[in-house]
Amino acid sequence: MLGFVSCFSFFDKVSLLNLSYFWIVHLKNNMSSLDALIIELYDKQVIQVGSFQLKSGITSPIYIDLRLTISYPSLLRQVVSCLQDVCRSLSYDILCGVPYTALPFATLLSVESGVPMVMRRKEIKDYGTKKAIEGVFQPNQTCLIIEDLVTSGSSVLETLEPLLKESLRVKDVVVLLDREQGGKDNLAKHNVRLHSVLKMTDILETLRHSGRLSVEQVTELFDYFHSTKVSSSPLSNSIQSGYKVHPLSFEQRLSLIRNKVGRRLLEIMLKKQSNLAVAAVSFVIFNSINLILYEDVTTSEELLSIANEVGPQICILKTHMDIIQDWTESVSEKLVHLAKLHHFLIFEDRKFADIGNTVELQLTGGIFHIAQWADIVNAHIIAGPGTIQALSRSAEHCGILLLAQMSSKGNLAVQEYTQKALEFAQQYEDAVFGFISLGCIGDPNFLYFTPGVKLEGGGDSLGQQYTDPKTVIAIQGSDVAIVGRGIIQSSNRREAASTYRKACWDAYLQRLEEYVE
Ligand SMILES: O=c1ccn([C@@H]2O[C@H](COP(=O)(O)O)[C@@H](O)[C@H]2O)c(=O)[nH]1
Repeated sequence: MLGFVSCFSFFDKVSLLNLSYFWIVHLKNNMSSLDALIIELYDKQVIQVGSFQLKSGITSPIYIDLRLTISYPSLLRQVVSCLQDVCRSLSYDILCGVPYTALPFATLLSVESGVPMVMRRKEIKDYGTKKAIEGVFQPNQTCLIIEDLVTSGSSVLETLEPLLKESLRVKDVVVLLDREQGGKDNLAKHNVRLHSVLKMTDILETLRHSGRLSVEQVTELFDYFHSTKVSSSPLSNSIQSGYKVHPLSFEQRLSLIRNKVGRRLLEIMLKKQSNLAVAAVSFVIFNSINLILYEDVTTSEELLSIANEVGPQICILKTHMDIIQDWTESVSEKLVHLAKLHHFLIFEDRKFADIGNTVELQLTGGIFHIAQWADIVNAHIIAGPGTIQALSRSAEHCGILLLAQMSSKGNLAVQEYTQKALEFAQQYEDAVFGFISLGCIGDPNFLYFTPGVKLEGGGDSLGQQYTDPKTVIAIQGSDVAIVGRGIIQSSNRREAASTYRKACWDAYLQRLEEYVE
């Protein structure tokens, strides 16, 4: 019996040993390279649990110091190989590491993959080239940002800004660890997708499974991460809501604008030294007992006479064909003739805003046949991308502007709306070449057209708000000022147009000068 028992217990011990061996092998085989990386990071004290103050000011019960990875070459190799796995699915021409911790990661990725790298300077030298981005690159190349860790995303945005200023495109960021505290959403607002090798949730789960952290510790950490979201820094807010004046000249922008109408416009602007668009707007003057005293630009004769008067000074004539009482096809023919004569483009300010199917008919049909004579049309983004698809499909020769912001009091085209307009434009860059906006909203590959411009500022009784040309062009970074009543109501439109042309062009030159060292 004993023999049997001892024999059984011997058998039992052997089987237990076999079983635990089986499980160790099983666990080892099934432990993913990511689990192995997490455990290695924890064991090397790259991941620490305690109470720490982060760059964003918040206190965190966990601290991750990925700078330490450079002291462990095999760990560094593991990190880079995991980053490489994520990068493989993306398309890009160059790499840029966020200084400093991600610099060795980006360098090794570059060496490993043969993709060139650029480097962002944290401090711009006040001698020599004063470059913010070092390395060899071409405008319009796609740059992939590499980062070690993202909390709010503000460090990535600090690198994004100078890359965009250099006319590089940035669509993606690859990060080793996303702390899942709002960084992904903050970056998405800037049209940048965050791809992470590890998420904080993965780390906590692996550390619990491997017995490195207790269930209680992990529960507490989970609660912390779920309740703490960090908004992006003031810098990113300024990117989001402020004007992003860039240093590029109109000559330089010629190679960035994909739409041919946009490029043609730039050529006209350069040749005529004019970034002035005149809006052929109607206006009515009432007398003291509300009787119409004077009314203008409601007949085709007035419209054509304005085109002729201001034509030599402008790059664009902006029309509202639906306020002309006697519109016929011959009006559009005469308008096109004047546009050729004076070398300007015709922008029909129809502000399309319906579903694609209707927009197609509005553009090509009715009595106006806009597609036959307009060079430029514009659209609200409220109905989604179908509006843009319809416009580009039914009038390939027309360039499209999207309304990203408006000049009138209380309008709803604010932050997220503006951002969405930018995203739409970037999606349809062959057709869309610019925005109606109050200034530059960030991407030098588009042109910015600002209405509500008057030398003396002020406003009207229906909510229009005027800004002077210098503020709009030199400070807010707009490219073309749209002036309506500032010129149309003048007793000498030729002279007024000439004054505005000079003021707008000087403001553009001033903007350029501010970037010249
Ligand atoms: O946000 C916007 C969008 C369009 N406009 C148009 O621009 C002109 C401005 O005319 P002014 O006489 O200079 O006020 C006009 O055609 C508007 O329809 C805008 O003002 N604001």
